Amino acid sequence: MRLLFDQFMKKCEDGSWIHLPSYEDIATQRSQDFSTFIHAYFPTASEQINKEKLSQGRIFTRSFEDGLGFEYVMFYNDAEKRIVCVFQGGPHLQGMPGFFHGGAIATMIDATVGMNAIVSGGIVMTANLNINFKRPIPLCSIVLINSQLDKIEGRKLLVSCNVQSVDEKILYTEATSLFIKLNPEKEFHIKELVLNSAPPA
Ligand SMILES: CCCCCCCCCCCCCCCC(=O)SCCNC(=O)CCNC(=O)[C@H](O)C(C)(C)COP(=O)(O)OP(=O)(O)OC[C@H]1O[C@@H](n2cnc3c(N)ncnc32)[C@H](O)[C@@H]1OP(=O)(O)O
Repeated sequence: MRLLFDQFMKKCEDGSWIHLPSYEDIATQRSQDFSTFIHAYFPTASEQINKEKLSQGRIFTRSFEDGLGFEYVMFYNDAEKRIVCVFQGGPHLQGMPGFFHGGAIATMIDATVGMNAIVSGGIVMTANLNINFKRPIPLCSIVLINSQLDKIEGRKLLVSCNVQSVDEKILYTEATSLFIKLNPEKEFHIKELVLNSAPPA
């Protein structure tokens, strides 16, 4: 994992790739704008949120103890509109004995294609996610999630992805997704997102 991280960090040196900040490092004000906008878009649903519990809210993929759940880092290539996520799931993501749970794989796919859609289109939500599980992924193995923005049609962003072994010899999973932009007039530019974020701890 460390080796792959270093290889991608090297690619970041000429500016072609960007190391995306983790959700926790995204500036608080930015996250606040994001959630204020979402709540305004869904006023009825927003009223039903238990406000006491809201303060305990944590992004799902960052809610496990270190090493047990979702360990990942994402890199974005703006020219190619793609994200590579280096992912090593922990033992608490088990489904069939010795393999990752399909829901855990779907979660990481959604997080990766979702981030690709956010950096390309601003505030979006997943409207559709189609996944073909082609091979089971051994528990605790490291995989690459390769995501690509295919098309923008008005408010719709189409993003596809695959999950491969690090040597790219095994294709584990393929997916296509549709995201709907909630704020067509406002964009979150990736440089703004990164520059306004606190440096990683
Ligand atoms: C900058 C700071 C960042 C800080 C923060 C970072 C956060 C870092 C998070 C990481 C990333 C996580 C990524 C997880 C992302 C989720 O997990 S989101 C959670 C799961 N998704 C949901 O709960 C969404 C539920 N669905 C909905 O709320 C609504 O259906 C939607 C998606 C908002 C769309 O509703 P709407 O805005 O009213 O749009 P609507 O007019 O219905 O549709 C617009 C168009 O899309 C089409 N469409 C809509 N749905 C579909 C569909 N399913 N199939 C085909 N076409 C469709 C419509 O037909 C329409 O087409 P046109 O008529 O315009 O041609």
